[in-house]
Parts: sequence; C-alpha cells; structure tokens
Amino acid sequence: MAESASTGERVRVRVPGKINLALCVGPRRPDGFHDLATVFQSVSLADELTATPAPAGVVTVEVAGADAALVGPAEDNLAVRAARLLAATYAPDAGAHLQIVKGIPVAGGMAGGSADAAAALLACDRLWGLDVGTEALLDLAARLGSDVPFTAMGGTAVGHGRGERLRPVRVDHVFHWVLVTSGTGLSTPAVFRRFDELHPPQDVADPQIPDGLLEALQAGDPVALAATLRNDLAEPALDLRPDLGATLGAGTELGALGGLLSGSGPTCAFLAADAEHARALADGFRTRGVGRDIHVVEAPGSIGFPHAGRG
Ligand SMILES: C[C@](O)(CO)[C@H](O)COP(=O)(O)OP(=O)(O)OC[C@H]1O[C@@H](n2ccc(N)nc2=O)[C@H](O)[C@@H]1O
Ligand SMILES: Nc1ncnc2c1ncn2[C@@H]1O[C@H](COP(=O)(O)OP(=O)(O)OP(=O)(O)O)[C@@H](O)[C@H]1O
Repeated sequence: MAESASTGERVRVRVPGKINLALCVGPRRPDGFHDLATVFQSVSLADELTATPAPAGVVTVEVAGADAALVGPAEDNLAVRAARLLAATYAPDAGAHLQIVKGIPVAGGMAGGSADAAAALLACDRLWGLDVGTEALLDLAARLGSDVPFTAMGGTAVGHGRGERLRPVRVDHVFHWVLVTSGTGLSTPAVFRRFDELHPPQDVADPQIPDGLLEALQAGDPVALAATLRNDLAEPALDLRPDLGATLGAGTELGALGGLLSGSGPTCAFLAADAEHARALADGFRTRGVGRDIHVVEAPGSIGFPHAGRG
C-alpha cells in the first residue's frame, strides 16, 4: 500500500493505479475466470481515500476528482463494499464515511475501483483499531476482485491464478511511462468474453511470463523491457474498440520504446527511455490530439506492504 497517515479520527491513504507489463491469459475456467500469468506494476497516478467515523453500521462515500461523475452509485462503489466486508468480518458495529479523490481514470484498465477497495480496507482497519494483519486483509481483498490484492500490495509483483496469487518482485530502478487515456471506458468482463469468442479454449496455452521480462526490470533496462511487453487482451479490446489501434500506432510513430494496452484497456501505456523522453512523447501525443488525457508517470510508483506476497 502507498503512503497513509492518521490524524486523530481521520485516516488518509494514497493508493496507486497499475499497469500490467505482461498480461498472459489462459483458457476460461469453470468458474468463469481465466488463469493469468501477469506482471503488475504500480504507477505514480493515484487515488486518495480518507476515512472518518460514522454511526454503527453506516458506510457512506463521497467521490471527487476528474472522473468522479463516471463512478456509479454508492451502493456499487467497491470501496463501500470493502468497508462493509471488513466490518461484517471483524467489527459488526463499525461505521465510516469515505471520501475518495479520483486521480486514476475510471474504467481505464488501471484498477481504479480495486485501488479504492484496497485503500478502504487499510484505512478502516486503522480507523476501527482492528489491526487484522496483512494476510487477513489480502484474503478479504481477493474476495472483492482479482486486482484488489495487488493494489493493496503495490510495487511490482508476478500474479497467477485469477491475478490474486502474488509474488512481490524487488525492482530498484524507476521506469518512465506515458499514459494515454480514452474518453470512453471498456468493460473488463466484455473484453474477457471477446477473448473467449476469438480463442476456443483448446487453442489457449497455459499462460507464461515472457522470457527476459523480470531480468530487464531488475537490470533497469527499458530497451530490453520494451521487447518483452505483452498483453493478450489487446486483440479482443481492439476488436471492440478499433480506434485504440490509432493510439498505439501514434506511440510507435512518436518513437516510444514500446507500447501496450493497460489491462483490459482502453488506457494505452508507452515506455520511454528516461524522464526527458517521456515528456517529449507526451508533448507529441498532445500536439496530435491523441487520447483524452496524457499523464507522464513513473513505475513502480510506490512501495507495498513488506512481505505481503503469497505464492
Ligand atoms: C484485466 C485485469 O485488470 C488485469 O490485471 C484483471 O484481470 C481484471 O481484474 P478485476 O477488474 O479485479 O476483475 P474481477 O472484478 O475479479 O472480475 C471481473 C470479470 O472479469 C473477468 N475476469 C477477471 C479476472 C480473471 N483472471 N479472469 C476473468 O475472466 C470475469 O469475467 C470477471 O467476472
Ligand atoms: N471506487 C470506484 N472507483 C472507480 N470505479 C468504480 C468504483 N467503484 C465501482 N466502480 C465501477 O467499476 C467499474 C470499473 O471501474 P474501474 O475504474 O475500477 O475500472 P478498471 O480500472 O478498468 O478496472 P480493472 O483494471 O480492475 O479491470 C466502473 O463501471 C465504475 O463505475
């Protein structure tokens, strides 16, 4: 988890969004999920969640920030569901007001809702004085969604299972990326469904992390990293949203080292050689009028819970 601070009866948590440097998708499982081999990395684009006390059994949410209008009703908010799940499991009489400031694009493939759920778990655990421990929080996180455990950990991690089985990876180098958001979101279940339509299960191999990816990360070598980036959801996402092909093409033309769809999209992520190159790429996207917002970010964007991973 990113930085958090408590002042009296107020707990504030800053929680980063993520990109998947590799998102390798296996066949659909009987439970409807897909086994993944993925490398998650936090980026320096974050939401902020503040939890304050509320009467017993009451959990409310208020959302502000760029994409606030796109977040659905309070009862569907993943942060509210997270706080209610923590209360139901450990503190039935607890209540909280949650205030979220969105910095992560909504429905952008960057795990914004998942990040807020992770932030709510950590903030309410502190607010209510529970101290349930990292393993228990990660268990609850996995029940809320496949991306929630990683957003609770932050940093860099290899993910297996449906993305909830995590192994943290130590990365001492910073990589520079440009994120190009889209004016219209993409539904994660719809992208996985199109993957199934395009790939009959018998044609889908067990997913593997691309050779050389982790070595490139640990060597701090963006050129080598660019050669290993992979997202198996790009094909179905581009099938649903052919306009994203132009965004990815613009990145190649502007000289990005590599580019890929972030998660299930539609945000596209472009790898730069260094901070100056990232700023130049961002200027290029702005000049061409590509995408909705252009963000220059660093990855990994935060340090996670120490020793939070599970094999
Ligand atoms: C695309 C990624 O963001 C990559 O990290 C994640 O795989 C999606 O994670 P998420 O949004 O937390 O997804 P969940 O809320 O767990 O699941 C939403 C839906 O996505 C599909 N889903 C998700 C994860 C997975 N490993 N296989 C799937 O098929 C399922 O249809 C599921 O009903
Ligand atoms: N706290 C929240 N922040 C943003 N979206 C939320 C939140 N709670 C629920 N949602 C809903 O979840 C849906 C997906 O939004 P989200 O921003 O999490 O997508 P995403 O980044 O594409 O997710 P992922 O990368 O995990 O697949 C949207 O329809 C949104 O209304």
